[in-house]
Amino acid sequence: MDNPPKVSPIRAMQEMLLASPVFKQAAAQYDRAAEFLNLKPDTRERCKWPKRLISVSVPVRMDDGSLQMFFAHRVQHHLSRGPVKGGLRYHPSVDIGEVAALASWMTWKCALAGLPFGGGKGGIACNPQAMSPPELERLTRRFTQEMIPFIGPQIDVMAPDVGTNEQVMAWMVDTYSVHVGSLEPGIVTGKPLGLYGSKARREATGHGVAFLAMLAIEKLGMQVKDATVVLQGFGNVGSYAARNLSMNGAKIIAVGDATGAVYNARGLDTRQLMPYAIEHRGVAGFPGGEAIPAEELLTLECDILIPAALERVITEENASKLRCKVLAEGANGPTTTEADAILEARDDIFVIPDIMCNSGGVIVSYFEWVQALQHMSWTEKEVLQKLESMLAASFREVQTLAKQKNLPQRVAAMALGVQRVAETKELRGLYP
Ligand SMILES: NC(=O)C1=CN([C@@H]2O[C@H](COP(=O)(O)OP(=O)(O)OC[C@H]3O[C@@H](n4cnc5c(N)ncnc54)[C@H](O)[C@@H]3O)[C@@H](O)[C@H]2O)C=CC1
Ligand SMILES: O=C(O)CCC(=O)C(=O)O
Repeated sequence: MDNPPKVSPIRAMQEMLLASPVFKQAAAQYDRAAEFLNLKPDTRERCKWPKRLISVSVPVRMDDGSLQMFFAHRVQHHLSRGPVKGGLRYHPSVDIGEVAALASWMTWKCALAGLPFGGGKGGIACNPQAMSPPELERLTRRFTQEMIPFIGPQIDVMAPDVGTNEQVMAWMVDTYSVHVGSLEPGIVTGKPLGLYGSKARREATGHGVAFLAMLAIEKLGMQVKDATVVLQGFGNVGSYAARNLSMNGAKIIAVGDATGAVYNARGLDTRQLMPYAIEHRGVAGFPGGEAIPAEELLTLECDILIPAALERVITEENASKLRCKVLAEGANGPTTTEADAILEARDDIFVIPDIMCNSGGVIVSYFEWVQALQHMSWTEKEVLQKLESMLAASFREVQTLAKQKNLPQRVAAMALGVQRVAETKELRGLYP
């Protein structure tokens, strides 16, 4: 009999995750913050790795009668500070390493914002664009059933991410509520308003990206009314960030998505582009601008560049060619480790790191969860005022630490998040 390999199951899991470029990137960011904080070795190891990796196969009857298997993951990075919180992604490239990276970013994001949550993320490898609404409903309901042993309003609360939306959340509420026997709106956030969603959750992430980008522009001594903006990604995050910046006087000169990219030096009209992108499932062909090659988008000259699509788009190849003053990371993980080093050396771009820049979504998810638990409804004004004051507080804290310790913005933001999680774990005795 062959000798079994002498690799512990934990080590095998760690190696599997580190084989993912996205997880490796997240781990490198964590290591840098942990190094700066000089965390004790036990604490450092304890905070780095996910608590639970849950993978399930999800059988779905397709409209043509065939049975298709989908592979789904939910990674619960940690639960020490409260229920796991984080979105659910439907995209063909989803894999466990990506989901684990996104889960760890949720952990630091929630802690940086001071939310009483742990971090998690889910994903199903599928192409929602190619599926009918009944197929998506069957996929969502079966996935939710498979997750029932692992979720609950005090255990794990999902929300929309790439490829999912309020309708997907509504199906999840219904499936979970039928299981427990009573309506449980606290099981997810990002729900429709008619099912006890929160006012302003739909626009919260984009609103937060725009709000922080404006703070950064002011910090650089510029005015938003003179600013030009380029966005990659025009879904939930990108479209509302563009709309908000444009309402504040900025000029949206180019927008790209999975279908193509459009440019207009005089400014794209977001009031027309938003309905166009919904109707045509993308921005390609928008008559209010001219088509440009998608690969030119990120290196266009502009004041604010907003990646709001997928990870790892600012790379070693294009980082030195960026021509923006502010890089507002709407997407999670848009900048690779190599690109980060280039941006740090350049020192002429103000980076608003993802875990702060896109935290408006999870902050309003927290408000939505609180409203659901209390059977209360806040006004849009209340939600936005509280959101902006929390974002402004994060911005100030990150600036202060970055200045005091001469740290890049990302390291400062990560350090604040990691420190809070490490402190909670040490207070609880490192075992939770
Ligand atoms: N929805 C939310 O509340 C939050 C989302 N995020 C992050 O923001 C990013 C975008 O999420 P959503 O707007 O919710 O997703 P979405 O599904 O609404 O939109 C995604 C956008 O990315 C574009 N896209 C996809 N592949 C692309 C490619 N290869 N090149 C260019 N564009 C591409 C799509 O065409 C679409 O415009 C993700 O990184 C997500 O994790 C972060 C915080 C909260
Ligand atoms: O609103 C939430 O709970 C999570 C949003 C999310 O997935 C993210 O911030 O990346």
